Amino acid sequence: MIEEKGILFILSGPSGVGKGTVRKALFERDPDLKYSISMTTREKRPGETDGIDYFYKTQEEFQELIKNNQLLEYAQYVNNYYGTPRAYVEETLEAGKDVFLEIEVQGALQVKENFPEGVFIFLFPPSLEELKNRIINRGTESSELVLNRLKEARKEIELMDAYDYVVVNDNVDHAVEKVQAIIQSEHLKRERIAKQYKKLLEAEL
Ligand SMILES: Nc1nc2c(ncn2[C@@H]2O[C@H](COP(=O)(O)OP(=O)(O)O)[C@@H](O)[C@H]2O)c(=O)[nH]1
Ligand SMILES: Nc1ncnc2c1ncn2[C@@H]1O[C@H](COP(=O)(O)OP(=O)(O)O)[C@@H](O)[C@H]1O
Repeated sequence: MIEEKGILFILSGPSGVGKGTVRKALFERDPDLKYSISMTTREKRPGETDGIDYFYKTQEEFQELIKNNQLLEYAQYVNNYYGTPRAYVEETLEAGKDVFLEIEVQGALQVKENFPEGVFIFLFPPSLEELKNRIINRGTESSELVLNRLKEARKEIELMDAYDYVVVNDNVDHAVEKVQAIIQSEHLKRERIAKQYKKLLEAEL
């Protein structure tokens, strides 16, 4: 019997493209998915909750997590650290549940080294102009931080080739449907491979 592990899905894309919005809408439709809540040193925004949006850590606490190898990946992004808790991801996948990460590109590339079998999805804006409008309209960043995020966006888009899928977030419902289709087809693909493997094993006996 082949053990059925969960699939690791990684959603990245430039700040403001709509990752959080698409992820939340996806989770409303797909309650079986497990979201890995990240650790960050960034300040909590109004409306965010510790343990729901992020686990908020001090610089010292974050350095301890790195030192103790408790992070699957981490990256510095616009002067703050962000990282994925290793134990949660590994244990949840082992339990046969799919895990969903929403992280920036540097971290996603680190995950690819450890989990090449992960499914990497890049959320793309309809245009850079629209991306800028979304960051400004969200109203959570000062104009300097908006500029920093747009600079990062250009760098992130250059690394898009490393991803398995690109989804344009023109409309939230469309984007969610496309991500759901990816999840479904990855499951079918793995089921097919597992069946072929089983046949091969039986033929050898
Ligand atoms: N590498 C990495 N990036 C993360 C993690 N959690 C969040 N991020 C990314 O860090 C960036 C900044 O996140 P945030 O400050 O919440 O800003 P926002 O995405 O603009 O709302 C985004 O691209 C997130 O996807 C993580 O655990 N690891
Ligand atoms: N398809 C979309 N069309 C229009 N606005 C969107 C769309 N997706 C997200 N937004 C808006 O863009 C802003 C940034 O979205 P958010 O999910 O916070 O992005 P990210 O997590 O990638 O930084 C929010 O104000 C959100 O409501």
